[in-house]
Amino acid sequence: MCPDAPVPTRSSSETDPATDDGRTVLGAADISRALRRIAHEILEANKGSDGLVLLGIPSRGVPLARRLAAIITEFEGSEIPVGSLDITMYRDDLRRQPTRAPMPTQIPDSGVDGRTVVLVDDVLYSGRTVRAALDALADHGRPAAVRLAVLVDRGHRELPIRADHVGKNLPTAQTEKVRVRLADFDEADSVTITGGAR
Ligand SMILES: O=P(O)(O)OC[C@H]1O[C@H](OP(=O)(O)OP(=O)(O)O)[C@H](O)[C@@H]1O
Ligand SMILES: O=c1cc[nH]c(=O)[nH]1
Repeated sequence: MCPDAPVPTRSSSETDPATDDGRTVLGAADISRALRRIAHEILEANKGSDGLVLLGIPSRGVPLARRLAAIITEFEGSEIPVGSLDITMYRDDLRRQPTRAPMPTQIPDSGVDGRTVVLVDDVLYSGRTVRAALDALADHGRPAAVRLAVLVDRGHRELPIRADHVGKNLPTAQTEKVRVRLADFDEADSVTITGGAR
């Protein structure tokens, strides 16, 4: 290549040959920015951090909830109760799918009664996971309000459920699959789309 030629750069919306796993739509910096914006939105909607409880839906909703809690603590200086809410036994397809191993549910000592609970998940699609989470949550108390924060809303809802805080609205075909990777589980943070017609 001529030394003066511009160095080719790859935008975060192009195929990532390193993983050869579809189109990368969010990189680590995009995810970080999205989470910081969501943290601001949560604080604005709640008029501060009082009474907030963040519950991540396993698996990747849990590290996302922890990251959001840490960002809110950074902004406000106060610790935010954070935990996890497993939905396995509340799924509406239990009779159709092989049973999955339940994941941990950890409700913070504050409990959820009278609190504003923010459910956190990586992807919102049909809405059935969130429906199950609302049922699971009801077994732990009666929050004053329940909000939903997701990193990606890919559309195709099958239930009347919407997110209050969305990192990225991603129009997708139903044949596509959105995959969220987080350094907590995976090699690095990314969101990719695979499948579907190109
Ligand atoms: O809106 P829905 O149609 O319910 O889809 C969204 C859910 O699907 C994925 O979870 P999955 O069941 O694949 O398990 P995982 O979290 O362990 O990846 C994702 O993490 C959401 O929880
Ligand atoms: O594409 C999808 C659909 C449901 N859940 C995901 O994580 N990705």
